[in-house]
Amino acid sequence: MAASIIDGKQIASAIREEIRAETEALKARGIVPGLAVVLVGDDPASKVYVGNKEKACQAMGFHSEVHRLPAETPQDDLLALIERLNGDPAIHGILVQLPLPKHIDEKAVIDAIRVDKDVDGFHPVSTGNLMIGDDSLLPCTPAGCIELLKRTGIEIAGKHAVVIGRSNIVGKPAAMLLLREHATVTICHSRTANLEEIARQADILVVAIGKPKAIDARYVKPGAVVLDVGVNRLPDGKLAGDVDFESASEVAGWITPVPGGVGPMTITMLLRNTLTAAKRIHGIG
Ligand SMILES: Nc1nc2c(c(=O)[nH]1)N[C@@H](CN(C=O)c1ccc(C(=O)N[C@@H](CCC(=O)O)C(=O)O)cc1)CN2
Repeated sequence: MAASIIDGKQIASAIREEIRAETEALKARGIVPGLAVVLVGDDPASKVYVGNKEKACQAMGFHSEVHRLPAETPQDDLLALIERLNGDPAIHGILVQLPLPKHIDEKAVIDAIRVDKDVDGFHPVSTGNLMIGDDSLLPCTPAGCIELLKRTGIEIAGKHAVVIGRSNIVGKPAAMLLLREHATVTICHSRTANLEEIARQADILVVAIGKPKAIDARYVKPGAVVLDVGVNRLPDGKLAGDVDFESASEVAGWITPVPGGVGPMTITMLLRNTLTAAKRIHGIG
């Protein structure tokens, strides 16, 4: 194996210590950061992620609420809950776990969240702010990717970053954040012609396509940095990324594993966004 591992667990844990120190300082001023997570339905992976978010908040000393609603919850009931949380002074961050059941319009739900409590960074105003470089709460997984690069000492400015995947929650915001860090950015997707050839030009390759082990050594330039955002459950119960780790790590210079790479950063960035939201709502920082 040629590549060095980017250890997301270790980096996430260092950031959590920074968040802990800031949280203690905030609590000394009588402000307890509060996060409300809303889960609709029984998706097994979502249940695990929401449980992990709850545990992370509790471990950080945040106020934590999880609203678990049945799969058949009418959209209006969900919107009414969000409206209540928007006005709740103990809540600084609101997150609706995705995916939602099919009868619920995801956009209507995200639009209903108060922008200054939008700790997922998915609201159209947050997205617009990201585009124009204004200070908004950043989507957690893409923000985690940038932290991994910076804290590993990887230069972003002037590099060619190729993002494979154009989802609103990972691919597009990851591309915007890399651009903000002065990378030259190419976004690829399912209809990109010559994907292999374009990916092989990347100094930084971010893969977020939701297809297990789809990207192997043929797509990686020797020495490139590979960030694997995929978390796919295989039929044998094991987790795999979107990158074929065995193959790609023979060629890459740096690579994130799955599990233990980008994944642990997602909840850490959520904690950081909740802390930031609490400070801003109280006019601090
Ligand atoms: N409202 C949101 N919904 C979803 C988001 C999101 O950011 N906001 N992202 C994903 C799921 N997700 C958080 O919700 C998430 C995914 C993966 C991990 C993680 O820690 N992965 C670990 C492996 C965990 C395991 O064993 O299953 C890793 O990669 O090391 C955390 C959070 C979709 N929905």
